[in-house]
Amino acid sequence: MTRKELFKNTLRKSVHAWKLINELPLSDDESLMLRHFMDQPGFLDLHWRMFVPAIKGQGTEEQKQKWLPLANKMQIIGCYAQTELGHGSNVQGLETTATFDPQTDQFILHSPTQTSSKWWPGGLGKVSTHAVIYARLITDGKDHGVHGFIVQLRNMDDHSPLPGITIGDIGVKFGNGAYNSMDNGFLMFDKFCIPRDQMLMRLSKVTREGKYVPSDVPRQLMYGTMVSVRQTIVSNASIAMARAVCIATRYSAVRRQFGSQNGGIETQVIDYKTQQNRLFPLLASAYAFRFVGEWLKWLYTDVTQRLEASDFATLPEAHACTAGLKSMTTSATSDGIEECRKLCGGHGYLWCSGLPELFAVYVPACTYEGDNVVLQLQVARFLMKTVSQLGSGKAPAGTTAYMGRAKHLLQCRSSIRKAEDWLNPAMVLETFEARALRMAVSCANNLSKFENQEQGFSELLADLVEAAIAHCQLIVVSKFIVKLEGEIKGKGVKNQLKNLCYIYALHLIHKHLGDFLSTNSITSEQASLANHQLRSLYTQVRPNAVALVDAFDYTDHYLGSVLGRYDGNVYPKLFEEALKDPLNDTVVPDGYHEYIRPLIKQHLRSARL
Ligand SMILES: CCCCCCCCCCCCCCCCC/C=C/C(=O)SCCNC(=O)CCNC(=O)[C@H](O)C(C)(C)COP(=O)(O)OP(=O)(O)OC[C@H]1O[C@@H](n2cnc3c(N)ncnc32)[C@H](O)[C@@H]1OP(=O)(O)O
Ligand SMILES: Cc1cc2nc3c(=O)[nH]c(=O)nc-3n(C[C@H](O)[C@H](O)[C@H](O)COP(=O)(O)OP(=O)(O)OC[C@H]3O[C@@H](n4cnc5c(N)ncnc54)[C@H](O)[C@@H]3O)c2cc1C
Repeated sequence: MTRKELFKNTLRKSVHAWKLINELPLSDDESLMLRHFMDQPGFLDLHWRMFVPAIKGQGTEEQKQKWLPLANKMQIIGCYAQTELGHGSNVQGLETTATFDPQTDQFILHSPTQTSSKWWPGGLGKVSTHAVIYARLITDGKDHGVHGFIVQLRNMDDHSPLPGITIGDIGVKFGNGAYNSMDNGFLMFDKFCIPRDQMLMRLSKVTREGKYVPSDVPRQLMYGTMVSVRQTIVSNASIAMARAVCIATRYSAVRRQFGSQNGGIETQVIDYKTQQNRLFPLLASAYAFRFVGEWLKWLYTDVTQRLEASDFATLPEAHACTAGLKSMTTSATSDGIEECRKLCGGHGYLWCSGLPELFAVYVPACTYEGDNVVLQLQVARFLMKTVSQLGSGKAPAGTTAYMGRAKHLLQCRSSIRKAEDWLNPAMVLETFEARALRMAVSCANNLSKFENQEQGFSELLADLVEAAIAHCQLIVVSKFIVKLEGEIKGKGVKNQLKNLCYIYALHLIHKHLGDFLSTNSITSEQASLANHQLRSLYTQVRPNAVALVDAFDYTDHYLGSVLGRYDGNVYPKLFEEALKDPLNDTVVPDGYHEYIRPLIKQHLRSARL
C-alpha cells in the first residue's frame, strides 16, 4: 500500500473495531484483545491510552463530566501532545506557552519558535479533533512550568484546522508499513485562545482573577499518563518477544544444515548449542517479561488506589519500576527480534518471515514514552537516593527492600559449589542482589567524591545506567521466582517454567559476567558452573521448545510469517509467496527493452558474437 492507502485502511479498521466494540458489545478486556489483533498503530491507541487517561488523571470532576462522555463515545477524538521539535525528554524544557489573559478569561496558546512546534504526537497529524497539550503556564508575567490543557484543534463540521492552528503529518517513518499507519503530527499555535476552564485543574488552578493556586499533591502526578502507558508497554514487550521467538523456534526446528551421514537427513538447526544459546534465553525472556508485566500491573493498580487516598509514598518506586522495566524490556525485545531474524538465516531477511515488519514497528518502543537511557537514569537517581538513606533508620521497601540487607550483601560470598546449586532460587537471587547493590553502592561512593553532586552524576552517567539495569534485571528474576513459588497448575508446566527461569537468570550472568566478577558477586569458577548448568538446561528445554512457543497460542494469521507456520510447511509456501511478487507478474521484466537489451546487444556487437 502507498502511505495514503495504508493510513486510510487503518482508519477503516479502527472505525470497524469501534463499531464491533459497541455492537457486540465487548468488555474492556475484549476490546484490548481486539486492538491486539488489529495489530497496527492507529489513532485509537492515543485516544484511549493517553487522551482519556490524561483527562481522568488531571481533570477536575466538572472537567471529567464535561469531556469524558464525549471522549468515551468518540464524539471527539483526542491525542497527547507533549513532545516538541526541540524537546522530548526534557519535559520541563518545553517552549509552548499558555498565557492567561484576565480580560478575556482565556489562555493564549502560542508557539514562539520553530523548536516549540509540537512534533511526534500520534493521531495529531490528520485525525484528532482535540488534544491534551502541554505548555508553560504564564500568569501575570510569571512562568509556572509545564501544565496540561484540553484544546480543540479542528472544526467539527469539516475537520479543517481552527484559525490560529497549523497542523500536519511529520512524514514517513522507519520501515515500509510499520508505524506509518499512524499520523504522527506537527502543530503550531499562533496566539490561539481557549477558555480558562480548559486548563486541566486537578493538580493546580488559575482563578478568574489570574491567581495561580498550586495544589498540595506532588506535581509529578502530571506525568501519571506516562506511568500508566509505560506499565502496559512491559506486557507488550512480552507479546512482541514471544511473537519473534515463536517464528524463530518453529523455523529452527524445520531448518536443517550439515550433519548428514550416509545420505541421511541433516541436523535441525535448533539442535546446535549456538542456536540454543541465542534462542532459548529469548524464549525465557518472553515468559519472564510476561510475569513481570503482570506484577507491574498489580503495582500500578496499587499505587493508583493509594494516590486516590492521598497516599503518595509509593509513587517514586512506581515511577522507577515503570520507567526501568519499560526501558529494560523494550531494549531486550528490540534486540531479541533482530536476533530472531538472524537465527532464521537468509530467509529471516525476507519480508514474508514477518520479522522485518515486526522489528520496524516495535523498535520505536525504545524511544517513545521516554528514551530508554533517560528512563534508566531516573532509576539510577532513585537508587542513589535509596543508598544515601541507608543507615538513616528509614528501611528501604518494595523492590529496594534487599538494600536493607546491605551489610550482609556487601560482604557475602556466593556458596555455589556445583552446577546444580545454580538451580537454588535463594542462591540465584542473592547473586543478583549482591551484584545490584554493589554496583549501586560503588556509584554512590564515586559520586561522593565529587563536590558537586550534579556534576558527579553527569560524569558517571554510563556507570549509573549499568547499575540501574542490574537493579531491573534483579526485579525480573525475582518476580519470575515468585511466580514459580505460587500456584502453577501442572507439575510438568512448572518444571518447564523453572527451566526457563534459570535460563533467564544464568544467561544474564553469562552476558554481564564483567559485572558479576568485578563486584565479586561470584568467582570465575562459579561462572563456569553457571555455564555448565545453562548447557544442561538447554538440553532439557530442547524437546519442549516448540510446545513452549505453541503455548503462546498465536494463529498463523496473527504471526504473518511463512517461517513460523504452525504446520512447518515452509518451503512450498516460500515459493508461493515469491510467485506473488509483482516482479513475477511477467517473465521478462519491465525495463528489459529499455536497459538490459541495449546493454547486452552492445556487448554482443563488440564481442562480435
Ligand atoms: C507485524 C506488525 C506488528 C504490529 C504491532 C503493533 C504494536 C504497536 C505497538 C503499540 C502500542 C503501544 C502504545 C504506545 C503509544 C506510544 C505513544 C507515545 C507517546 C509518547 O511518547 S508521549 C511523550 C513521552 N515523553 C516522555 O516520556 C518524556 C520523558 N521525560 C520524562 O518523563 C521526564 O521529563 C523525566 C523523567 C526525564 C524527568 O526529568 P526531570 O528530572 O527534568 O524532571 P522533573 O524536574 O520534572 O521532575 C523530577 C522529579 O520527578 C520525578 N519524576 C519524573 N517523572 C515522574 C513520573 N512519571 N512519576 C513520578 N515521579 C516522576 C523524578 O524522579 C524526580 O524526583 P526527585 O524525587 O525530585 O528526584
Ligand atoms: C513512534 C513515536 C511515537 C511518539 N508518540 C508521541 C506522542 O503521541 N506524544 C508525544 O508527546 N510524543 C510522542 N513521541 C515522542 C517521544 O516521546 C520522544 O521522542 C521521546 O520522549 C524521546 O525524546 P527525544 O526525541 O527528545 O529524544 P532526545 O532526548 O533528543 O534523545 C536523543 C539522545 O540523547 C540522549 N539523551 C537525552 N537526554 C539525556 C540525558 N539527560 N542524559 C543522557 N543522555 C540523554 C538520549 O539517550 C538519546 O540517545 C513519539 C515518538 C516516537 C518515535
